[in-house]
Amino acid sequence: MQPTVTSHSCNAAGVLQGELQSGTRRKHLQRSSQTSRPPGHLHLLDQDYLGQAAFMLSKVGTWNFDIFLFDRLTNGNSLVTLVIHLFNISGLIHHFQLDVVKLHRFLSMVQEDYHSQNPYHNAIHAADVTQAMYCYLKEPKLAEHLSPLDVFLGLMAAAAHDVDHPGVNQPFLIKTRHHLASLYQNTSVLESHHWRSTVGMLRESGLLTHLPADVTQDVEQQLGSLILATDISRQNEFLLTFREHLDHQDLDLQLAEHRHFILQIALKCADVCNPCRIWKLSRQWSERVCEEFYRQGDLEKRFDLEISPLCDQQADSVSAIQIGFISYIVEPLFEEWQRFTEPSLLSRTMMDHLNHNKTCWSRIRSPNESRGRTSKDGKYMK
Ligand SMILES: Nc1ncnc2c1ncn2[C@@H]1O[C@@H]2COP(=O)(O)O[C@H]2[C@H]1O
Ligand SMILES: [Zn+2]
Repeated sequence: MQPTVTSHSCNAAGVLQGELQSGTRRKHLQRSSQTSRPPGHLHLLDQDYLGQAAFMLSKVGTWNFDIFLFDRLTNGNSLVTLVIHLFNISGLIHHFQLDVVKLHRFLSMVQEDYHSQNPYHNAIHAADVTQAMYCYLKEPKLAEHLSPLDVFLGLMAAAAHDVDHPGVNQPFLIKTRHHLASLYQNTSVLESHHWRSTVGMLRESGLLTHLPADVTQDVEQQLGSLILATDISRQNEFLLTFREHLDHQDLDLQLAEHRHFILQIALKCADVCNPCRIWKLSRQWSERVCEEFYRQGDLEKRFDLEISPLCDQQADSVSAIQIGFISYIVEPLFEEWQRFTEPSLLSRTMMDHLNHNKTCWSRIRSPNESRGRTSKDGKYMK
């Protein structure tokens, strides 16, 4: 459907270009005046916090890992701390002879370019997705086939997949004529921006300059293909291909092409896995994502634009949005992922949490509440 563009939307575009400016240029200016130590206050208890964070890292492969607690313990540096640790224990620093200072610099740039004022699309979400991705890469069905490059790409893509997200969705950028929408011709606008920003930061950090040019080029392309796969509007395309492979049992993980496809699916699972987390964590993600939707709805109201699906706080309750999201996006994807893992202990655990959380949301939801909005064919419409 073509979004309505009113004269207000042009005003909105002007205001929003400012409010939703790409963080990259703004932050690069800030960055030049900063030392390599992340901002924050020193507390007497810092050592205690870091000790607890280190203890949490010793359990980084467990599914009930509390990323919110980890972020507090690391003073808002969950993404940098987590990814350096994962690179280390996965042997990537050694294998690719990475310069740790450059790695730290690259990850700090990525972390900084997430918008901390977004309730959902912020660096904690990126850290959460990366932790989930790590768990998936360790799945017995997958782990033995993965090369160091696959693991490197999987973790990097997860860490950077939403970088500089403005906290509004693609239809909003299109209808307010945001410059990113015209730059990427209204197609995978956000994902293209996340990818190109990542490539910019990779080059600026010099992290890969010691590797042959063809390797660097391959890394940049594969990162693009992984990050672009997180475009939720391409969900059915990936799900159908995945189902077909599983039905025909023709996935051969010796083939780089098939491994890449599974990395795309794993990243997509990691991106929407929050309803599969324990209730205490899952609920927080649900509230955060809906808060972000409602903020977009409030902006749309302010500028007399049509309120996007799921963004109307008066009509779309958190519980209804969750039940719709679980039913149309998460369950179908994780059912196939469970089939792929044959099923693993982790897959079963995730499905148990998913069922439990769905039941919790159904109980919260009052009988006369409106349903989460879906299109005629049942497609989730965010
Ligand atoms: N718990 C959730 N409830 C509703 N939508 C969600 C939830 N988690 C993730 N999403 C949506 O799934 C999308 C995945 O891609 P995005 O990060 O672009 O934006 C995400 C949200 O729009
Ligand atoms: Zn995401």
